Amino acid sequence: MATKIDSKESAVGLLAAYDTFLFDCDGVLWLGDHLLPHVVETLELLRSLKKKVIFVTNNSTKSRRQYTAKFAKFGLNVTEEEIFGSAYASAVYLSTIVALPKERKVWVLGQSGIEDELHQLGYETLGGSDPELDREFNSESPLLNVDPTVGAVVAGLDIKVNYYRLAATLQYLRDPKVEFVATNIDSTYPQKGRVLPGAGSIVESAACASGRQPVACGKPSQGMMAAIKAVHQFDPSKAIMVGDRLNTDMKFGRDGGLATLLVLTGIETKEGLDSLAPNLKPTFYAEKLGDLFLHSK
Ligand SMILES: O=C(O)[C@H](O)[C@H](O)COP(=O)(O)O
Ligand SMILES: [Mg+2]
Repeated sequence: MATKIDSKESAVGLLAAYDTFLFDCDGVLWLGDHLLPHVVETLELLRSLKKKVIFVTNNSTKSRRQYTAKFAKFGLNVTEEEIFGSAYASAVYLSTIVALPKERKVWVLGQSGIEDELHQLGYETLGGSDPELDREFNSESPLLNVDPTVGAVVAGLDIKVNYYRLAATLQYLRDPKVEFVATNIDSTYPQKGRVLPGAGSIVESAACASGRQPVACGKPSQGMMAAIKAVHQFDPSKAIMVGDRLNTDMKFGRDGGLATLLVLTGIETKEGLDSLAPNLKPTFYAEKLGDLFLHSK
């Protein structure tokens, strides 16, 4: 049974049991540009208790560098080393696991976060935020001609997704020698008062058209966990993953041997939590992250 964080005893007990806190972002810290209640106080409390805090987001629209600016806008002092995004994980996967030579270009179906992380690792990108792809579709356009130096496709969340972007992505994926990488698999993501199509919904379109399945680099991939552990040493038995989604955040924490805290400010509901098999239940749950601060006083 998941323990609810709704009393001083439960909040103080959780704070005492873990020294490393991994946080999902969308649906836990914020909903788009809306910071969730008491997030600042909760993070300040953890810092004052000398806990290690790490932010692990599947949202690939921003690079780690761009996320530091978003955190700062909310008054949160977070360093690039504390942030792990799926755009970063995808760029690291191409560079270290695939060992894609830096002379090969990468076609991006996604936003500037992916482009920025790839550029920082020395890759030239095509597609992505190129405004030429916002034009009215024309099947005879040279925009659909493939550049033979492209060695990989990286697909993620793209709020400007359109037929041109999907059609051009397909031209690259028709070549089986071109790697197919997805930043993450989230079917949806939460915004204030709405649930919107996530990266997984866009990736699935490219997968369906090409008949190929990508390697997905964000949560729950343990490749993402390895990337975090390469920078931050921590004992998994004293670490907890906080998230709003079961098949990404909670699975990521569970598979990594961490405790898990599900918050109900994003994708999952109490009804969904109640219907889970015992082995899939999180260790803890809370109405919101801020309850950890509110009940610890
Ligand atoms: O890519 C997506 O579908 C969304 O950005 C998703 O919300 C991931 O963000 P996270 O909850 O991991 O911060
Ligand atoms: Mg989330």
